[in-house]
Amino acid sequence: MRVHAVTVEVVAGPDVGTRIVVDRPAFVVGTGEGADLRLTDDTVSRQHVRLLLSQAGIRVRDEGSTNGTWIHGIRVTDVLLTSSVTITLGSTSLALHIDAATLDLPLAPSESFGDAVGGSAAMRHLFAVLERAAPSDVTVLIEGESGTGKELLAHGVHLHSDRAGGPFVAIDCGAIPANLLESELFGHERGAFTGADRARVGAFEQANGGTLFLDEIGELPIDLQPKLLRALEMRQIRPLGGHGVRSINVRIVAATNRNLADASKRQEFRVDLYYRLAVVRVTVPPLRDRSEDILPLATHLLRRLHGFEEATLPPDLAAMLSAYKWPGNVRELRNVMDRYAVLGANPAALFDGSVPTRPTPVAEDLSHLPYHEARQVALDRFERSYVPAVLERAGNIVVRAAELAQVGRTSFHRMIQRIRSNHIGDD
Ligand SMILES: Nc1ncnc2c1ncn2[C@@H]1O[C@H](COP(=O)(O)OP(=O)(O)OP(=O)(O)O)[C@@H](O)[C@H]1O
Repeated sequence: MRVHAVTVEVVAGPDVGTRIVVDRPAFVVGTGEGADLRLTDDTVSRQHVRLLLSQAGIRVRDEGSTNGTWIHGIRVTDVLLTSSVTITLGSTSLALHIDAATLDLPLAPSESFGDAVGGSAAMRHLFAVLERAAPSDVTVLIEGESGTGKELLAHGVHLHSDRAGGPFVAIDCGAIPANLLESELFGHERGAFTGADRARVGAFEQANGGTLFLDEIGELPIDLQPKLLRALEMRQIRPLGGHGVRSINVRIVAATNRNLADASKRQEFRVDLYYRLAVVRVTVPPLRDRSEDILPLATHLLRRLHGFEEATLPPDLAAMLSAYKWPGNVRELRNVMDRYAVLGANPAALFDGSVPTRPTPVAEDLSHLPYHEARQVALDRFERSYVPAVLERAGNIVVRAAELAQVGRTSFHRMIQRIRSNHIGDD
């Protein structure tokens, strides 16, 4: 994908002079270990603001920071910038230079990876990184909120590797009681502990020749961490109650919804194990950061889960899906589509959280506003219901939707961008 190159320059604050090129679709600025631009200003939050590159410009999204993100004295939560501007976070000011030159972000040509689908730039960038990492045996760490598809992506890594013919074994380190986890992972000999009346093969051995997916790795008890590190480094395990070691040939993919780098700084997670796991580290963006994926994913889930090959989304449901914030990410979207397939279209009954705002009718009284403002509000509302409905009618293909609406593709894209930035700031 060709996007305008964006350079961030610290022009005020303790890190003044620092300059960095934004080289990925999603770029975090903050003081936390995981930030792509790490500042030392203690009035800046750990994950303060997210910069999202797109062909339309750069989107600046405050990540719920304590002191806010400001542009020309106005606090902003989510804006799309199309020209260079200075933003202020705490006592730091950052000049965002949108260069005339363009940058080629590596994007996978495909809009899927294994069973995971996603046409947004952020997902295709992620697919490109995983495609490159998959054929080697390197350990991959997948970070991301719950329900973003980490396990599906881990399975995709397995499918894209030479181990695809071998087993894929998943262990949820957060769901197994700490006293049983060691035996789950490494196995035990008969009589290893009270109740161990027969030997048990652990996940490492079950995954031999294949991939072991360690979910919620951040929950791994601290006393088990050196044992895992040893297994990764020596490629050997020692079952509980056993005397000898056993060789293993396993590729590890781990996932976490915590920031492991920060946890290791707080000494809740061993630093050496973190580096051993994060040879390749990727972060899956939450669904709210890739709203262009919502409708294609919803259609995909509906078709795949329920075998409705031709299923399409009714316009009012499509509008609600687009307007919702998806705290539970793709898992929640899947639940909604499950319910829709069973209950039919009563959109208000489908959602887990609060019912998303229906697009307000254009006819609502706006007479308290000056004419130009009222006209803009009415137009925004109209586009919010019109654009998803046309998109839906066009099977979510933008070129076709633009034809139906009888406007240029660029104008239609602009409308989509507009409703997206409006939706996010709308709570
Ligand atoms: N990109 C995607 N394409 C298709 N389905 C997806 C995608 N992402 C997630 N899903 C579906 O959403 C559900 C949740 O995904 P998954 O279990 O992989 O998330 P997770 O990040 O591992 O969650 P947790 O952190 O809670 O373990 C699954 O049903 C999965 O199939």
